[in-house]
Amino acid sequence: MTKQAITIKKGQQFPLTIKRLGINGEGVGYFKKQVVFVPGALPGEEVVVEATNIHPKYAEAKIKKIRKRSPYRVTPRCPVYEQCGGCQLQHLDYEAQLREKRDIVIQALERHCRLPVETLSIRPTIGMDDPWHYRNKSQFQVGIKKGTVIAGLYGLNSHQLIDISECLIQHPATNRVTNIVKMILQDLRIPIYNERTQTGVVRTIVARVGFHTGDVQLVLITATKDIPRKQLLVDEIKRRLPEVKSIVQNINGRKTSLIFGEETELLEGEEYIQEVLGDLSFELSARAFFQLNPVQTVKLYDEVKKAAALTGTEKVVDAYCGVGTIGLWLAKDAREVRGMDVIPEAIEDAKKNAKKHGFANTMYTTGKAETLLPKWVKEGWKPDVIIVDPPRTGCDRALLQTILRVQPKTVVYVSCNPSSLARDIDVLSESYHVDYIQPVDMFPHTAHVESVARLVLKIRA
Ligand SMILES: C[S@@+](CC[C@H](N)C(=O)[O-])C[C@H]1O[C@@H](n2cnc3c(N)ncnc32)[C@H](O)[C@@H]1O
Repeated sequence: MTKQAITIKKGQQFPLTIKRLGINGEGVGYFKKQVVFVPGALPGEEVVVEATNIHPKYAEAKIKKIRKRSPYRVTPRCPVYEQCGGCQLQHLDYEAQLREKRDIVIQALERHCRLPVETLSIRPTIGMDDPWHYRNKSQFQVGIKKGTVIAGLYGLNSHQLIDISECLIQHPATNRVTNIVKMILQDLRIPIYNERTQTGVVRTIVARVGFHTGDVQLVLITATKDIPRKQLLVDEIKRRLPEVKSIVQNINGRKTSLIFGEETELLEGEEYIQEVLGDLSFELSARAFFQLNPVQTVKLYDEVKKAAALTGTEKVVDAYCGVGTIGLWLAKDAREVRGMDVIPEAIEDAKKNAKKHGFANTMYTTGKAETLLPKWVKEGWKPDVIIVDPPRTGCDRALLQTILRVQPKTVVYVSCNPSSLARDIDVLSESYHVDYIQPVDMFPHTAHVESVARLVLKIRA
């Protein structure tokens, strides 16, 4: 980024050549050496823009005119793409999205890691054969527009609810369930929550489908425990949506952007729905975290398996394990797998999943990775391979220092944020050689990039 003060003024119009995509999928260009972010602009395009927001180190601008179009610009398929904040790259051809996502990883390494990027092997992004309808879960806010119940996402940079009846990245089952529940809420005149006045009942419709089983779980998030005409509502959902195997109410009475509240009640059917990944099946409860794109999750986990290159003799750590899916994917090729996560419910699910599949060589513990790994090492248990899959902020510094001290032969770093991946690789490169980085597209048409980095211990002379 530029070091000079921004002299661009709000409302100023100027021409710009777009050099690359930023981490949020916006076009990035330079006007008199000042960085300008332009949502919707693509690399190689020449545009005329108008500055909309001025920040200390950069400006934001909107497109007024495209003078030279990218050959990879396509017409977005979704009718509400321009208003909805859910996707950022539908206007870019899918193969070009995959190339740009690899480039986002390269840029992050250039910015946050001291290793010369040209010496690193950054592989082409693994994409989807059919990059639509891949999400297994939708979380649509509910509102009222001109007397009609609507459900969808808040608009880009606004708090206006966009009604979405067919989200093209959602599995059709979640769209169908949301649309019919909207109609039922309307027919039965169930009060809809109003955020401004903090009155009404139903806030959010959450629908999750097991891709393999077709079973759907519906969670109605409500502001109050009481739902008027609750039994009628449940009966109507059962009658009109036989695929819904689990109907759950979650109560969230607080004024918060968090979707789920603490209290959950089963209204009808099963507590869990089933999902299958490869040879493993999982029971998903309403609040359990589960990867959102099951098709790509199998490819991601297979990449982790390749990178770990287990021979059956290794002690493996699955750090930030969630419900234990990665560790279970590797367990039959390992001597022992130990996983940890800070969420106790996730660890309970991980234990249940391990038991169900008969993996006696696994151990799951609630706690912080940066606390548990040093504890295990102190007790004499030293891992040969460590998998980390941290949140967007990356690994805690103390965990990286423990890895550098303990020196497992391989570190497999699964990352949902190229910037924190690059920063952490910079630290680990003191003792580790970066064998390769494999980007995987978990969220087509959005700017998210997932990567698997394989790091191997340097041989000391
Ligand atoms: C990206 S998710 C990984 C989920 C899992 N590996 C999977 O593939 O489904 C990150 C996980 O890290 C957990 N977490 C966050 N901070 C942690 C910490 N300091 N130590 C251990 N786990 C942590 C979160 O609860 C979350 O489950």
